[in-house]
Amino acid sequence: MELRIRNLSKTYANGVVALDNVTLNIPTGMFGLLGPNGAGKSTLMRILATLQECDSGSVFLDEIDVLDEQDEVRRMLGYLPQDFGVYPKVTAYELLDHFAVLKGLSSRARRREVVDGLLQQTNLFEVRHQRLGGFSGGMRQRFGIAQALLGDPQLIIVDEPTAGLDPQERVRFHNLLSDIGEDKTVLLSTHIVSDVADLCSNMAIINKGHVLLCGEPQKLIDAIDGKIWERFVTKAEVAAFQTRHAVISTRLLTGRTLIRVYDERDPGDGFDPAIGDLEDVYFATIAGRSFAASNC
Ligand SMILES: Nc1ncnc2c1ncn2[C@@H]1O[C@H](COP(=O)(O)OP(=O)(O)OP(=O)(O)O)[C@@H](O)[C@H]1O
Repeated sequence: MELRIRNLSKTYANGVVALDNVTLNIPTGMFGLLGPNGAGKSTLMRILATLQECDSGSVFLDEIDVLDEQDEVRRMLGYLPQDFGVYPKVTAYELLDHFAVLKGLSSRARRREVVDGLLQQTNLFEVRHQRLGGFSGGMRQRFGIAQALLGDPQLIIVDEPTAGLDPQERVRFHNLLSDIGEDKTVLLSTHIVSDVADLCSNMAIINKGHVLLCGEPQKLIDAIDGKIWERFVTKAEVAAFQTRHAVISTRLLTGRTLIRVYDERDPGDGFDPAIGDLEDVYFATIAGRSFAASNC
């Protein structure tokens, strides 16, 4: 299914403009919404999940008016919120079974089939009789996906699901999401560039309530080809380089400081050409370097 967001705006009562005229097309597959903390990602996710109202704009999921036909949307939707809490004293099986009852699965036999299937899909079947309080962060997030998949939703929204996961769990979680994303619309919000690089066929970068850039990750990387340059500097030199060049990132590499700049021409000053990656796309965009025509 395709999600079409048009001119969506939301200002909180305290005057914070969380979303400012956001327009996006989200096709079937994995879509990454990338942005720093406070960019407006959770606000957008909650509006799409029918949990919060916007001030203006429209959202359609194929023919369904998301802002108007909430019951219809909820039947199609799975949602893993950023702060997904579990009841620590119940087991994974018990809680998923309970959620399944709430989703309207009244037949006990059918419920068992669905719950077992989801626990298997999320690799939690072996630990289904353990209490959720003893689950690791990664197991809890996989449980969060299991509950989001109840009712076979066509649109799945996951809000910053990999924050705090160790590298192994992140890979596991990525594999799970990419299986789901094969035939569903999965909207993944994150501030972690590699989540999007590894998983998403389409993406957008959002900051301060604005969509700054969107497209296919590889095309966006191609658009910065030949425009990223790097060199090592001492810590004391960083500030001076920042005034002379459009520095998009400073990283410590084996104890030395590597700076990368965005420049359409050779910046001189001892810089070497570098191969651009999605992180460069992200940092250059957030730093206000507009290099590709946004066609959201
Ligand atoms: N209920 C609220 N009342 C007032 N301001 C809010 C509220 N919720 C969020 N905000 C503000 O709106 C802006 C966008 O917040 P939002 O949570 O949507 O961003 P985010 O990209 O999800 O960031 P994070 O990853 O930190 O959650 C922020 O400046 C935030 O402080």
